[in-house]
Amino acid sequence: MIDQEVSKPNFPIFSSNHKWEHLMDDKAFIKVFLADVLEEYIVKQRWYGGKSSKLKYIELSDYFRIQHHEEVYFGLLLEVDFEEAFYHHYFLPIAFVSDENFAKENRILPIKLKNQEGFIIDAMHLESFRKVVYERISSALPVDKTPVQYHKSDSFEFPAYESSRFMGVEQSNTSIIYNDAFILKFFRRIYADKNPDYEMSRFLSDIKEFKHTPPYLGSINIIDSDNTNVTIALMQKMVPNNGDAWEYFLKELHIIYNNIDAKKPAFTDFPDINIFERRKISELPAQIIDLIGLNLLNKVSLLAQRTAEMHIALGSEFEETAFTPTRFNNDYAVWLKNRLTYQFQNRLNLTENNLHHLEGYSLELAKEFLANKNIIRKRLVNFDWTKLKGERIRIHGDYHLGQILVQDDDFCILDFEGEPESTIRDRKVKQPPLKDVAGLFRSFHYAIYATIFNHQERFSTPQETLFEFGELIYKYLVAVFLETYRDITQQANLSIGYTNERIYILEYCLLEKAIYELGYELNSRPKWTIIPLKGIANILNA
Ligand SMILES: Nc1ncnc2c1ncn2[C@@H]1O[C@H](COP(=O)(O)OP(=O)(O)O)[C@@H](O)[C@H]1O
Ligand SMILES: O=P(O)(O)O[C@H]1O[C@H](CO)[C@@H](O[C@H]2O[C@H](CO)[C@@H](O)[C@H](O)[C@H]2O)[C@H](O)[C@H]1O
Repeated sequence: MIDQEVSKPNFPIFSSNHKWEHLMDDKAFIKVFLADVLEEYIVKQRWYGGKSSKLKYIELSDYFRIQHHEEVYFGLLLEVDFEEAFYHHYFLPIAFVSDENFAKENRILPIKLKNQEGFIIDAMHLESFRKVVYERISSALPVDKTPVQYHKSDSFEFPAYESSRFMGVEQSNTSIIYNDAFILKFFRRIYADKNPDYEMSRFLSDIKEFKHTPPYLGSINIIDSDNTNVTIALMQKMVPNNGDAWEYFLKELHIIYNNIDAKKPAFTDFPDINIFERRKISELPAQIIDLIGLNLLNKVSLLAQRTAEMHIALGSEFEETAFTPTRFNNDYAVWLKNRLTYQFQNRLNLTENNLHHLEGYSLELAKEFLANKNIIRKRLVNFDWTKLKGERIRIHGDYHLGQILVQDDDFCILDFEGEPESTIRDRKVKQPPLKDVAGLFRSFHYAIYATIFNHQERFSTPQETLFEFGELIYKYLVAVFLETYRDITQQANLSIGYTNERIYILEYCLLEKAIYELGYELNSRPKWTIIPLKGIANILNA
């Protein structure tokens, strides 16, 4: 179960003359708690996003009470400042327990209060806290004007509380499952704004009735001391599923590659296609259908349909300005170029500093990336918006196969929080919907190369041939996706641009995404660095 890495703190018992309800008034406690206790506690948490930086100090930005009769919990909004001159905000709800059986694994601090002794723990580990939160959301009034705003969807009647437990999956926030039917995601890293996951979930499912994302049920937003709306939790229906689309693609691609390796077909027997050409499945050459399989091709087409429907819903708003479509302009171009040149410079530095960790083909590709720096930079800054006629809309922003659940014969799209590295404002900038499409194409490419690199020792086919097949499969998956996606967006009058414009945007966004991924992999999974490096090389050589 998540968070179990956190356990017994090393701190001696802390004494306070205050009762728990008034502990936040004890300045000596706050000082020790922030400086000594939390500095040690927070860095060990799975949800702490500052692991590659140096923590300078923690401040209490704000706190609020969650109270139910005698039970009092505090929701802490913590500001973590780093030596590298930036900060993060985190949400940590705390509870006091006097019975040590309730604080076996997740103690933050042993404490002696005016009237009793016990432990401060992360309140999410306490069922009574989880129950209070459930009851607050399920009985929320339509308009809540208090600083802690609970909200519930009009279209749903909550049953009584029955149970709650941690979801226990690898994730960057903390999700609780209620009654085996609803998921409440507590955002751990929070922002001085509404979280896009909450905004998009409520907009898509409650307002636009888009069926391929989990139904929005409720949320908690805090109005902080600066009068800013800060989202701390989002509740959705738990959707039945057969795992995510990433696992599904890996499984299908492994079957394809096992067949290639066993039958050793001649690569030259397969008709080639240009990247970004569109193809109906019914028009594909028989050899390609045999190679990829009708099942996966149909799945890709359905994924294109759901993606198009999501973009149509996101592009269909004409009142709520956060969602109204807009056009390309100079402000957007300046914003984009600034952001990407900064990110690109960061990737060059990271690559240079990590060259000694790379070897073989990965090292070769990294050197090629560095040697091509002027060409890449030029491509990024040459973004020319003047010829672009399509629309910009709110998009998913971090769209990849891992964000999509497979549901028997359909898909469900999750996690609209946006790209983790971007600021909260940047995540809300309207972008061409093809940026999401490019994100997914990168994911297809990732899945193909993950299959090759993960199994290459067992394949007897030369690596060059595996790559040739990989590129061919990629181009046909892209072709099938684009055919359906273009058809459906066109029928709904969502303007994604004329053919050359679409190709221009896709090429630009693919390069942008692969550069982003290079940094993500160097920081998080260095062994995977070869995949975005190969992606960048192929994009440049296309
Ligand atoms: N509504 C849901 N129904 C079923 N499973 C879900 C739902 N929401 C999330 N999950 C599962 O939890 C995982 C993590 O959820 P996600 O929203 O991506 O969390 P995080 O933002 O913390 O990474 C997902 O990959 C999925 O497997
Ligand atoms: O944690 P998030 O889901 O917000 O996204 C981050 O982690 C992703 C990996 O889990 C990373 O995605 C990259 O790897 C995927 C395979 O694991 C691949 O399907 C994606 O195409 C690729 O971008 C994502 O970039 C990162 O933001």
